[in-house]
Amino acid sequence: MSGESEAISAIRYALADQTVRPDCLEAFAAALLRHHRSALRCRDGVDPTEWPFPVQAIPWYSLGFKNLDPGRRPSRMLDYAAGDFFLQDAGSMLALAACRADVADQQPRLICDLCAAPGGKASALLESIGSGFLLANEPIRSRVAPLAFNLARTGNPRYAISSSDPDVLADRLAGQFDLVLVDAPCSGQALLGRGKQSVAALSSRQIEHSAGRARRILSAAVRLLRPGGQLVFSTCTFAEQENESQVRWLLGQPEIVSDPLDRLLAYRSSELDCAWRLWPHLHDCAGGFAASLRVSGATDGRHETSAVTRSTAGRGRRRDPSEAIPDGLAEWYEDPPRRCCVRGAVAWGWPDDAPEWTESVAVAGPEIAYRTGRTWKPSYDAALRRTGNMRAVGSVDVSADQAVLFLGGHPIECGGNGWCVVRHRGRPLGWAKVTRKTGKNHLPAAARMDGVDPLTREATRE
Ligand SMILES: C[S@@+](CC[C@H](N)C(=O)[O-])C[C@H]1O[C@@H](n2cnc3c(N)ncnc32)[C@H](O)[C@@H]1O
Repeated sequence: MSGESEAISAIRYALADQTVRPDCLEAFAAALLRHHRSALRCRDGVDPTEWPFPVQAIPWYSLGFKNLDPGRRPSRMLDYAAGDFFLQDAGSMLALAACRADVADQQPRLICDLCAAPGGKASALLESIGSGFLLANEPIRSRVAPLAFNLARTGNPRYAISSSDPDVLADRLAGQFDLVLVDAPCSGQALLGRGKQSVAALSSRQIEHSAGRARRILSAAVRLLRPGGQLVFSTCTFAEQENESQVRWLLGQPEIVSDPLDRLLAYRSSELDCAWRLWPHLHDCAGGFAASLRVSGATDGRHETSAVTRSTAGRGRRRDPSEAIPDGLAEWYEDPPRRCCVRGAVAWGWPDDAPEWTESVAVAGPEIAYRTGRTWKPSYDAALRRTGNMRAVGSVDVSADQAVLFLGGHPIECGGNGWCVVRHRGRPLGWAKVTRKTGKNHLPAAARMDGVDPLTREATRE
């Protein structure tokens, strides 16, 4: 308890000269230390009224919902395992709103998420990509695996993962993107309530260090944008120096203009028309900051040729004959990708119209096969395709009880023969290899869930 009051004093001291109003400091500090439960960000087309708990819509993001039943843990639900929704703080959805990731039917966009791991926002961008393409960049290699897992969960192959310093990426892909998201590494003050940050996040040293790093990332982001392209900058911290100051600095550059968005008017940051804030004591979430700017020139996203088409000199690219493409692709997939890339023990497959530079920057992508010894097997990622090409040839739809068993990593009784995607109510869960009515489980360890209750449709992650 005394630790908490010390933390509250530290917060009041550190942020008193920032943008927190003096009469709100007390309430802000207390709310900042509270653990705010994750919200549900649902896949477009999923009906949240079908969930077995009451929900409340999140006002700033149309695909975001709060679970109003504290006794329910959505992360235990079969629907979660089946990819119907993603769990993240509602504060993160501010940046997604600025990116219009909940808007269907937009022009195809070439998007770069420059600081992408673990992929909370990148997966939302990918779910909304339509016929566009996402480059998710994460310079820290050890963070690429969780990013890859979260992007695979979307079932959409229109992405590549790079792991480059933003400056190096900007040298290679200058002027390419319609939208660049910089969800900057920051002092992370909004994470205090989750115990993921200490009060060191409030120190001026930490704030200055983070602000300097973010400024370098933002400079690279500007170079990555095409004329007219949109830069969305977000943080999960409250320090003015890491937020509005950066926006003012960007606006001081001749080619950058502000991009006010009507939909976020209610959250406008005091003196800027293109920056928004959520507060833990006002908006029932951990809080967040987002801003939207544009590189001047051209039109706002309605350029004549779509970004993806502009950069697809590699359309229908013939494979390098030296690449050992796994046998069996045609057996597993209805319309196997023609654009394959084998690196070591994995093969990735992109749509024909992926940008020409895809293979040259990718350290990971939509995996279609992996090798154990000399044998190639179909990848989990590819089992999760919902639409478009590369859907599995074989598939079996199973009951909730069988789905529960399958998610626990167990073999199941089912029809079919050979490699089959196991589905529950049409939603893909993973591969089973079926012989004599028994499906051998090929779910990767990271995707397994234990202790599913088929009546309540709840499960526990291992
Ligand atoms: C706030 S997190 C991003 C969270 C992510 N956008 C999400 O929604 O799941 C910031 C990320 O930036 C990465 N990062 C660290 N230094 C970086 C740099 N110099 N350039 C780009 N990204 C960096 C971190 O490793 C971290 O994964």
